[in-house]
Amino acid sequence: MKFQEITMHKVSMRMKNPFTTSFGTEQDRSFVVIEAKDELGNTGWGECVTSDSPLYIEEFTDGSWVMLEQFLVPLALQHEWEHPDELAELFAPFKRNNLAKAVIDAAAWDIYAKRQGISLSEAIGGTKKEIEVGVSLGIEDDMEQLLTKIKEKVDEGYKRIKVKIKPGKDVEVVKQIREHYPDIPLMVDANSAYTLDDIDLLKQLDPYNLMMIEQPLTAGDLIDHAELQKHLETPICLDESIHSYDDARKAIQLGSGKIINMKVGRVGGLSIMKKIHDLCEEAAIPMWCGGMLESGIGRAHNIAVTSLANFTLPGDTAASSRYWHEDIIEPEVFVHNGILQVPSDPGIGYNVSREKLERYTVQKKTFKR
Ligand SMILES: O=C(O)CCC(=O)c1ccccc1C(=O)O
Ligand SMILES: [Mg+2]
Repeated sequence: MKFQEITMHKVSMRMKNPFTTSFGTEQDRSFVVIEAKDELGNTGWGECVTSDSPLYIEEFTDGSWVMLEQFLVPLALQHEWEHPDELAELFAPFKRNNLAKAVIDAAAWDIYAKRQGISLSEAIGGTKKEIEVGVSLGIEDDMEQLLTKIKEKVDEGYKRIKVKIKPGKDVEVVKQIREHYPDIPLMVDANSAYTLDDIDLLKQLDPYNLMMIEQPLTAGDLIDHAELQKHLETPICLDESIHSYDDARKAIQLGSGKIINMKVGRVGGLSIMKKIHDLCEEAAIPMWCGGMLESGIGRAHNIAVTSLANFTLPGDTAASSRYWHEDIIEPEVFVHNGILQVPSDPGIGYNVSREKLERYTVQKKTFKR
């Protein structure tokens, strides 16, 4: 099969609320959506999960536009492929740029599934028909505000609550949450805000029965995390440290953490995701699917990913309405009591609303074979 045509849409959407992490606050999201057509007229979709600034990862929206426009899209258009795995190999000579690589891989997998008349979940080897999801809550200035949001999400039935932390907003925040909610499945995400100098501080989280602490130390680090894990009872979950199969392999070997947050963009696509999934399953490392404040297109891919067997913990794929006044897919992603149905329609299983996509598109470029 081959790509006959690829259109890059730069989409700009404002979230209902600002989202604050240890690295900054975000409300306006611009990102590249890829619409790819094969020679039979099937359409595949992908969302490049960058932010406007390179704060979570080195890639950013305008940079990924250039990476796609100058390198990845032209190369993908030249190639003929039997299986989407070939795209990861095709892109491998280019260093990193995983979020950009992953968006073409995403569209290719959508087409690959649609050509066979099967869901994306089935195409990648997913087995679950419904998945459990949690929600990720940003840092709030005001503790009452955070407790109100937690109450709302607990009442909605989300299966676990993740709270962002940073120095000065950590042990006391967790202590107060636990006073109100002694038993909810609770975890924290530090987004790389600490160092090994903070071992004693981070140990103070141990009594609070957290499911895990996500990415306490530097992005990319495996060594210091292994050292920290020796001192903590709370399991460490790696996010910004895992960019490849080899990163996952080394993290397991070193004991850098006990859980992996999978973001397909961060590892460069679904093909690589699957390899890491199988490795973790073999090594008894539980996984969950992370989020990047996606629109419905990226969210649809995350649902398919979470249907794989070793995604045993609730991820960050909350309902569309948690982020957006209106989403660009139909139907939107709905969550009932923390449970989401995995669609069985071919490909991603959601329709992209042409009208809404156009409304939020600020730049567009089409490449033909
Ligand atoms: O709700 C989501 O999509 C996940 C939110 C989240 O935690 C996050 C959002 C943007 C960048 C990084 C992260 C993260 O998981 O670290
Ligand atoms: Mg994270």
